[in-house]
This record gives sequence, structure tokens and C-alpha cells, in this order.
Amino acid sequence: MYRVEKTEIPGVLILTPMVFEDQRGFFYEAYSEKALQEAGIDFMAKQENRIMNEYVGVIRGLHFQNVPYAQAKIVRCTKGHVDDVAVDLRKDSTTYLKWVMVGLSAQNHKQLYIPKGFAHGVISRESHSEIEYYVDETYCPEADRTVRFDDPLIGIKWDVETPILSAKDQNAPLYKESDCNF
Ligand SMILES: Cc1cn([C@H]2C[C@H](O)[C@@H](COP(=O)(O)OP(=O)(O)O[C@H]3O[C@@H](C)C(=O)[C@@H](O)[C@H]3O)O2)c(=O)[nH]c1=O
Repeated sequence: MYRVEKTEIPGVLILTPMVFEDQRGFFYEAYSEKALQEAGIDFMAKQENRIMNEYVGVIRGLHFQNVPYAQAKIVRCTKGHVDDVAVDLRKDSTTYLKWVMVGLSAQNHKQLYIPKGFAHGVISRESHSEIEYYVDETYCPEADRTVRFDDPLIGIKWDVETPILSAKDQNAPLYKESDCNF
């Protein structure tokens, strides 16, 4: 069972599982189709991805896959602390090009549900932070798109002095409406 919180962007949800703690530590259901259904989320995982960011200030993103490989994602942080970002690229949305940033940590156990139609990015706030996330569609390099993390049209406040990026993300183009087919 999840506690479900809405964000400023309809469809993007913060899911907090019920955590059972005792003298040994904790237990919780990290992924449950039934709990997702009860939360009104139609999601079937096809792939689980893991990321480790060695340094504070590592940014990955902004990434998405186009239709028919568009991916919904459920992201959680299993070590350290990250800020996870979803950018609304649904052209018919009232929150088109708006973004939300949610703190995910190994302590708060929060998960971010990002529907299809969004770009995703993440920044590490602690060294060696790890995230694990499920996607409901398989990886398809041909459908994969990258938008600049600091695109002024989107204006994400990353609050970082020296971001650390892959060459691909560093050289990513600014957002163009024609980039995505949502
Ligand atoms: C995303 C992905 C990458 N790869 C490979 C391709 C490449 O050689 C290597 C590293 O890929 P990238 O540099 O694109 O990885 P990365 O920059 O970590 O990309 C990730 O960023 C976050 C924000 C997301 O939302 C993810 O979906 C994904 O796009 O991993 C897969 O084999 N399967 C996958 O699902």
C-alpha cells in the first residue's frame, strides 16, 4: 500500500510505501502491481535500471523515449540522496514544459511515478547515490532523445555550481517541439 501525493503536475505522483521497521531494520514492498492498481496507476514493469552517481552534482538527463517506445518510470533512491526531475512534454497539457523536482533518498523511501510524455532527469546530492527505477517499455536507442539539462525554456533550478555530465548530455540540443511525438 502506498501513500499517494499529488505534485504540481497532474499525473506525476509521489508514492511512499508502508515501511515496517523493527530491531532488525525495515521491510517494505518496493514494487507491487496490486498497490499500484489501488493507487490508480496502470503500470507493468518491463525493465529495471540501476544508476550510481559517484559525485555530488552529477546530473543525468533530460531523457525520454518517443512513441511507440515511450516509457513511464517509477524511480526510487536506494543509497544517498538525489533530486529527481520530471518535465511535462505533453503538448496538450496545461502544464506543458513545466517541471517538478522531488527529493528521493534511502531514508525517505519515496518513489516518483512519471507517466509517459515526460522527460526525466536526476541530480545527486550525495556521493555514491544510487537510484533504481522501473520502466514499462524496453530500451530503444533509436527512440531515445536528450534535451539540454539547462534549457532556458524549461528553466530547471538545479542549484549546482559545477554539474558533472556525460558528453552526450553536455552536448545535447535545446528542446524543439518536433523532438517528441507524444
Ligand atoms: C537507458 C539505457 C542505456 N543503456 C546503455 C546505453 C549506453 O551505452 C549506456 C549509458 O547510457 P546513457 O548514457 O544514456 O545513460 P544515462 O545517462 O544514465 O541515461 C538514463 O538517464 C536517466 C535520467 C533516465 O531517465 C534513463 O531512462 C536513462 O536515459 O547504457 C542500455 O543498455 N539500456 C538502457 O535502458
